[in-house]
Amino acid sequence: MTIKIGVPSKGRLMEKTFDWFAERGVTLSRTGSDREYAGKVEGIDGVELVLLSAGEIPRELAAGRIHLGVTGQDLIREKLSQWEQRVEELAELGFGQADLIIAVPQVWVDVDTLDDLDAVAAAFRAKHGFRLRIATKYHRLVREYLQLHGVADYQLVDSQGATEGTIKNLTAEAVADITSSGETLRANHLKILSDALVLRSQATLFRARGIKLSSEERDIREALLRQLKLRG
Ligand SMILES: Nc1ncnc2c1ncn2[C@@H]1O[C@H](COP(=O)(O)OP(=O)(O)OP(=O)(O)O)[C@@H](O)[C@H]1O
Ligand SMILES: O=P(O)(O)OC[C@H]1O[C@H](OP(=O)(O)OP(=O)(O)O)[C@H](O)[C@@H]1O
Repeated sequence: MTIKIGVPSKGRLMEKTFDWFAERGVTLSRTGSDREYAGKVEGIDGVELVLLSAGEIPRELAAGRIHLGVTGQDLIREKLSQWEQRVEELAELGFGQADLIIAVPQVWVDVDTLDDLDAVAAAFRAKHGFRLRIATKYHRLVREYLQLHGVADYQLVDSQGATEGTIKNLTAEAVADITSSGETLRANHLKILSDALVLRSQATLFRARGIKLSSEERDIREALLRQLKLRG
């Protein structure tokens, strides 16, 4: 009987997650070679480490294949419909901060707000015969946000990486992506619309809801959460 915890398998998110757990007496580590995705947990019994892509952790939690998982709030909200029914946020971890924003070219001097974008979008369609394109991998979150703010005359185009480059490449007129330092936006001559902060995100520890656990598994999970100081 084990409790499975899913953690990003590489990069800053993995390292900072390992540090966060280590500060609370639970040692997570990768085992084997640099390229082997195997891990171990020390400092508590019955907990198994599963190394996964950050983007897959929401689905694995929702499917109950992992019981706890660390990933960005943006990925949970984007990938899981009605996410609050499927996972619970246990703790924001204080790293991996990123803002999901909508940005347009700096040379669009008259466009600073979503209302401006809406006006430009209508004119764009009249002129070009197709809708203004917004490149993103956050389809659900961007669609919901624009609907809420009354912007309708656009289309989303999928971009799974290097999204800020799509404008230069003429595959989109605007982007919706995460930004942290703002350097990628600046380097690509883009500006954030003043009222287009879609979501503030950071790395967070989540618990899968609605999974049947044995009493032994429940005890292990509660012991882990006590060790992490998330339970009294
Ligand atoms: N520049 C950044 N600064 C801080 N956090 C970031 C940054 N870029 C991405 N993140 C956050 O890190 C998390 C993982 O992002 P992303 O899916 O891009 O990671 P990845 O390493 O490319 O993962 P994958 O293995 O799924 O490709 C997201 O929650 C995102 O908000
Ligand atoms: O504001 P900044 O500090 O410049 O960070 C923002 C960049 O970081 C992320 O990209 P990532 O490096 O994950 O690569 P990606 O383009 O493949 O998503 C994001 O998609 C932005 O491009």
